[in-house]
Amino acid sequence: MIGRLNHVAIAVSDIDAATAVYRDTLGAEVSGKVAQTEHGVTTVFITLPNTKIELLEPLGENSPIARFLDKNPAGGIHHVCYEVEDILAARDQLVARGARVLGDGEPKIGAHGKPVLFLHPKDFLGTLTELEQA
Ligand SMILES: CC[C@@H](C(=O)O)C(=O)SCCNC(=O)CCNC(=O)[C@H](O)C(C)(C)COP(=O)(O)OP(=O)(O)OC[C@H]1O[C@@H](n2cnc3c(N)ncnc32)[C@H](O)[C@@H]1OP(=O)(O)O
Ligand SMILES: [Co+2]
Repeated sequence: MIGRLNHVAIAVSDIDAATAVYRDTLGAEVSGKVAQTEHGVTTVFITLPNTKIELLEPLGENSPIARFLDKNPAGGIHHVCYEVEDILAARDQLVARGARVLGDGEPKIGAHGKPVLFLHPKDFLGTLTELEQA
């Protein structure tokens, strides 16, 4: 069902400082900052030859990454994102196999303008898993 690794997301408390680490220390190509108001995060994408890194900083009072950063104040890997051909078919198969889809179960438009869904970390080896329609 799953295809390419679209991105690995890292939650950080200071996205400017985190971007500088990737740009200046690691010499990577970094995007500008984008406020993703529907998702309660600000993002920066790092382009690598084979995938992307998504830096996430909390945005607003109800950010879904706030508690994660409370528990991991230095930041840390927050989720992985796999591409799927048909996100509704993937969701329905996963639910039939016992996986929990987060939120209301309906895809939202993600950072790349494509539908995304999140799967509960407890169902995937302690790893929050995002699906993005290819
Ligand atoms: C920019 C758009 C998009 C894209 O296109 O790329 C994005 O990436 S948006 C990214 C931010 N959005 C989301 O993460 C949405 C989905 N996430 C959620 O709904 C919540 O974060 C969550 C997964 C339900 C957790 O919410 P939280 O408030 O932290 O709840 P709990 O503290 O009760 O956590 C329950 C349980 O799960 C463990 N947990 C939480 N987050 C993670 C994580 N990232 N990875 C692994 N495990 C996680 C948490 O520790 C709790 O475990 P126990 O303590 O053992 O109960
Ligand atoms: Co993501």
